[in-house]
Amino acid sequence: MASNKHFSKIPSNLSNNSDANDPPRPYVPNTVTFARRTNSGRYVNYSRDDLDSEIGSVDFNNYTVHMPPTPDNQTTDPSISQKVEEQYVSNSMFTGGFNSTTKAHLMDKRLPGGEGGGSKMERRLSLMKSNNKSAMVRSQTGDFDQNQWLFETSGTYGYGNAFWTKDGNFGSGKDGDGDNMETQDLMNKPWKPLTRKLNIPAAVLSPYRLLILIRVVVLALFLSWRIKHQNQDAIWLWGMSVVCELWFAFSWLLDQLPKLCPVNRSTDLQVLKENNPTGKSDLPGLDVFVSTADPEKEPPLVTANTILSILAADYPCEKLACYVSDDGGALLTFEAMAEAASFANIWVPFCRKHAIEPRNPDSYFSLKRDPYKNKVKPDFVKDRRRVKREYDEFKVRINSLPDSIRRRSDAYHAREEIKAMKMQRQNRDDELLEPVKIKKATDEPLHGDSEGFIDLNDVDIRLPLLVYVSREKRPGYDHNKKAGAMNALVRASAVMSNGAFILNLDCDHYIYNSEAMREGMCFMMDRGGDRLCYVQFPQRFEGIDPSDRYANHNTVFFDVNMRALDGLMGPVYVGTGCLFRRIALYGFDPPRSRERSSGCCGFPKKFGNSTFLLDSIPLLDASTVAEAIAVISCWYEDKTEWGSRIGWIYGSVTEDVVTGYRMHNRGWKSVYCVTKRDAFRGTAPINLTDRLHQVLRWATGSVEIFFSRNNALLASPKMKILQRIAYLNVGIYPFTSIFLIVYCFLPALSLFSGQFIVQTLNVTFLFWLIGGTSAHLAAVLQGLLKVIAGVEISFTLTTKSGGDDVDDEFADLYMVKWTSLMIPPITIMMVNLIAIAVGFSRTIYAVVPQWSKLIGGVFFSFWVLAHLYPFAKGLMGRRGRTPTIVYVWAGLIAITISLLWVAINPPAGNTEIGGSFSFP
Ligand SMILES: O=c1ccn([C@@H]2O[C@H](COP(=O)(O)OP(=O)(O)O[C@H]3O[C@H](CO)[C@@H](O)[C@H](O)[C@H]3O)[C@@H](O)[C@H]2O)c(=O)[nH]1
Ligand SMILES: [Mn+2]
Repeated sequence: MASNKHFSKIPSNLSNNSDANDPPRPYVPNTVTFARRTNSGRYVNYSRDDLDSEIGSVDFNNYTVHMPPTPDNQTTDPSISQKVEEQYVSNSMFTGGFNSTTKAHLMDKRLPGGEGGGSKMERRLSLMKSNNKSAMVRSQTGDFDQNQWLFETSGTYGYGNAFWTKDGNFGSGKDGDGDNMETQDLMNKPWKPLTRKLNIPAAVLSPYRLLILIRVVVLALFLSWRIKHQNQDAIWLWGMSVVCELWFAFSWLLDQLPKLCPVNRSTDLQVLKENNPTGKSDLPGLDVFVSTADPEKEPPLVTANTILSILAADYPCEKLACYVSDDGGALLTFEAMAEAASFANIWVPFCRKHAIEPRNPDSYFSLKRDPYKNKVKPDFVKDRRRVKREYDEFKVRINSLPDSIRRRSDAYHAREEIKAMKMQRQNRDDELLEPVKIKKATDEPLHGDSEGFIDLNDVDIRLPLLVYVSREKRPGYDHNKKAGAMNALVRASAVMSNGAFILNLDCDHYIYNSEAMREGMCFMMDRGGDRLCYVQFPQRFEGIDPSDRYANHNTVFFDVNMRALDGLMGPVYVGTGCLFRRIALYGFDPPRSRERSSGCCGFPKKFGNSTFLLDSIPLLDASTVAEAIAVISCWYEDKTEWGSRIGWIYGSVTEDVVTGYRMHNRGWKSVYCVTKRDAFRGTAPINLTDRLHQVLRWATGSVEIFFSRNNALLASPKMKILQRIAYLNVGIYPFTSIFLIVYCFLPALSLFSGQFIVQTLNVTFLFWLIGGTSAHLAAVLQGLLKVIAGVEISFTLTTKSGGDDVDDEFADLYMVKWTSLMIPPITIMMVNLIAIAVGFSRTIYAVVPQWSKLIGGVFFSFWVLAHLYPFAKGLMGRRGRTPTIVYVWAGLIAITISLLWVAINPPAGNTEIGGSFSFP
């Protein structure tokens, strides 16, 4: 059942099966409030105060769990009603100002007009008042002012698209009340670009292109030679090999062509700061999405560290929201997130106070370099020591979660059975829900005090919003893997914080450079940046073996291919470390695009029926948690365009490539942002099996794309030709495997059949080879000798044919007279033969050390002799004396050298099995 799916990684005794009509009750420490929203919209609270005895030491902050009724209200089905549809966690600290004993309620904070409504809400409401409704009307005709999307507040956001109105002039954006002064100031300043495109210098690029050209020409010549010179004796062998070679050439071309115009880019964070004179909330809203799916394969400690790095990032905290998607629906992950939220209270101010990098505690505390470098505040040592200890305790708490969850569950079970008897008429109601006085979150920094844990007098202690989301999954509904999870987050975040931008990270990819988000924003906010659908950052990895045996770094891809695509329409989306523009995910066309899509009608049909969600699209309406819950239910997407046109696109296990492709196909551009200090870092599979499975999944995804409507051959005219080729290559590369397999078997096939892929080697070619390695080489040497040492070059008189042999006028043809010019070609031949023989004997020795003594010796003597025979024959002349003596000698020399070679270099690892090596 679905419930098993949700709790698949949690011991089964965790789900309370004793009371079928009660909603599920996850077990969390005492200060946590559980609530269920009834059908009438009321909240029923479950206080777990009585469960705290054994975990009294755990200092949880308040958070609230909302468990909605099952979406289709099938509450009579016990198996479904036991399921936790989704859980929301909002740590009260995130909006700042709650004290730790307050029982706060997420709904209370977020409902319009609710006591202590968050600052964001108020802003949005005031915005709604000051904005005319026409914006919304415009949006529903599919043609709205995209600039409105960017900003929730009336603040100023610098130059670039933030200020470009439709006429291309500076404007104060929307409701320019009160901020016109700053806008005016900015307008008077000269325009400074936020980003720069650095073209690769011609000195590098021209030879690079020339090389490609040369290779194309050589390739064409080679292929035409191969096609013209068929092996009539074995057409099948020739045919197979030529087809393979043609495919290799084709796939090489697909790979090369998009690389013709690589670019580099840089950003100017200083300009971004200058453009934000108030220096606080002047960046657009940003929602960070983190996906996790399985607490066993993706340890909650890793995810928790990622979350901490996000919460501590250098971005205005009232503009930042972090959404965790838990596709495993695991209580373990859920509680680990709650622990992380709690630890963030210490960690985030510490990072801000001392400018810590990286802001992932695990990475920070295991840094090899000197932690005191550039640290000037006198209390750094003390603070660091304290935070380190706190972190260690945090880690232990996370590690003990599986156990403590189990214990709490058992205790709960016992208690619940007793209670069930006497509490039939129980009606725990709204008493616990009375709104509490909460200090309002503000736009102003909230400074800490010096009394607490560390001195936070000058440090902003507010934290960004953190939301835990576990979407509903149910048999019969395709959950569409990561893409489905991301789309649930797109909707949930739309009704909660509705950031104009979305940063997507896998749970193991943390923020390594706390300014990374700002770097990305530079591109989005620069002039013309409104045509960017996303900014992709390179994936960088930690913990890979130094030799990178399985190419986990994907260096060529991330440092060559992606930079090259950046010179076309932009890099592909690679699934993590990508900053999206929300409206691009909504399937809109880029601004100023000529053909508008006919997307004017049927908004609800595309986006689903949530009016809150629809209203959030023009960014002008309020949001509620209840709505967020509705939009992540499994049926929400039925008969909508989620996954087909909107959001992450379904239908491929590499949802990333398809999602990016669709945007490029609409004419959006993307940008590759390589920061000096890595923006994000993640982990990669280092064992061969996991790596192969990963490569397999990517290749499968490509094949899925190839056989779908997302095949680049069917791309729209808006896609540039080279970009199209790049996407075609992404879809086609796995097919090379077929040709590779065939080609790898060709040597064996030719040995079995005694045929070769070509009939003969051209005589001209052979003479060219002999001449090239003998006479020409000697000529170079002689010439050099003359120039350097003044050695005169002698004139060797060419022998004139006497033609005295009446029987055979070509008798001379076969006559080989010894000359030192033959030394190089003969050496080449000998060395190659010996190398083959040695290699062969070493292989045999490695496999069957005992037998090889005999077999190896005999076999390779013959091997060498067989190859020497034609040579010896040629050397002695066709009608010369018997060459026996020559090849006996040559054979003996070869064997002696081989023996010496093997004796000096016994094959590794076999010395014990084979003993000392000696031929019979
Ligand atoms: O049903 C699912 C399956 C996966 N995920 C998440 O998707 C991410 C990527 O999965 P992972 O197993 O780590 O795949 P990788 O091969 O390491 O990831 C790369 O390739 C994937 C496409 O195959 C992209 O989705 C990733 O973003 C990209 O980093 C992880 O955060 C998972 O938690 C879900 O949320 N739900
Ligand atoms: Mn991964």
